[in-house]
Amino acid sequence: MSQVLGKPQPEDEDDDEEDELVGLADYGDGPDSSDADPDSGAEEGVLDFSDPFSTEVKPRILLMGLRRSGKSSIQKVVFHKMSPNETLFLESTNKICREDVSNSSFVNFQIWDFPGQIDFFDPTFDYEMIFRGTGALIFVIDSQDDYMEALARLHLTVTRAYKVNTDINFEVFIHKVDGLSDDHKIETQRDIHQRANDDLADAGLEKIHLSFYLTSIYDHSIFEAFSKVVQKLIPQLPTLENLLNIFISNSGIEKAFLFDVVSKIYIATDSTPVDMQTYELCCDMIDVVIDISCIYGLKEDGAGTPYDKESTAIIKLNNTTVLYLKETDNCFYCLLNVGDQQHAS
Ligand SMILES: Nc1nc2c(ncn2[C@@H]2O[C@H](COP(=O)(O)OP(=O)(O)OP(=O)(O)O)[C@@H](O)[C@H]2O)c(=O)[nH]1
Repeated sequence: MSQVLGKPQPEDEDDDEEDELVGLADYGDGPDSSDADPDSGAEEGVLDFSDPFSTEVKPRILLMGLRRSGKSSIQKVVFHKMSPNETLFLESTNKICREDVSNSSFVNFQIWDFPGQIDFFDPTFDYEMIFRGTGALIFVIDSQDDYMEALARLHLTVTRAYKVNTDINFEVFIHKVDGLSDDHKIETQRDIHQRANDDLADAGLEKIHLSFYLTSIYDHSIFEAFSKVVQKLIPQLPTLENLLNIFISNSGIEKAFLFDVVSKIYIATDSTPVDMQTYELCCDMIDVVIDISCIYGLKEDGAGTPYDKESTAIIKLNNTTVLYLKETDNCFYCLLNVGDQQHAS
């Protein structure tokens, strides 16, 4: 929907941010990797691995996996509103790219996108420093490909990371499942789950917990999975859930989400189960509201922000569902799905 109605403000900001993507160690052997322009300013972004103070203290989310597994596409679709089809034209990443995601006090972390062919034995790759500050390691496996090599790489990565930092959340995205039938999806997940855990058990590391998600950039599954990864890094999550529980039990509202509207990640929801359709409806509503706000919410000279703390939207569907969107704190919106129209009045 965002493509139809025009680009929302956050995307413009993201374009700027993209320039800030930082190249770290260079693992590329193609032309891009070696022809760094000294005047390009890229040097500014190069982190010195030997300097432990050169990174900010923000939870770090690493995107790892074999080449072409879909790491950059996930980052672009979730955080840059890139349409899934555009990812077909993404070039292979040959440097570690770091991006700050600071949409609010809750959504405040760094994403590091790694090249597929990363070599743990390369002396320029200071994996100890990288894993030490890591909150979550997302390992992306292309489910449409033969995944044996990916499983071996997953095992190597997880065991290395765990040695350095036992607190990392290990998240495995079984990705590109849009190409699989429902039965095949379940079978693939079971097989990957079994093999990955068997490998860990054989190494005497059964205490390492891996979480598995079926994902695709062509539907909302990638946003849902990323939401769960981010939620685990938010220490206030139980309090937020509790507040939302109190809220729904006192308002007649069916389901409440606390969203980061920029990425459509939900930071928290009440403890009733999340129904994918409701989540998708809420995401679609965010797209509609932001797009319309970008068209009508700015002053005539284009000044101001399209949505602010005054922003509110109510959408009534013809099946008696009412969706209510309200900003609660800067970038945060509380999105509520009311089951009965009478409650909305
Ligand atoms: N069908 C399908 N294709 C996808 C999905 N995600 C990514 N792709 C495609 O997979 C290809 C590789 O995606 P990239 O994001 O460049 O992969 P990468 O892991 O960053 O690759 P490297 O930079 O080489 O490590 C692209 O053609 C994407 O369009 C998905 O969910 N479904």
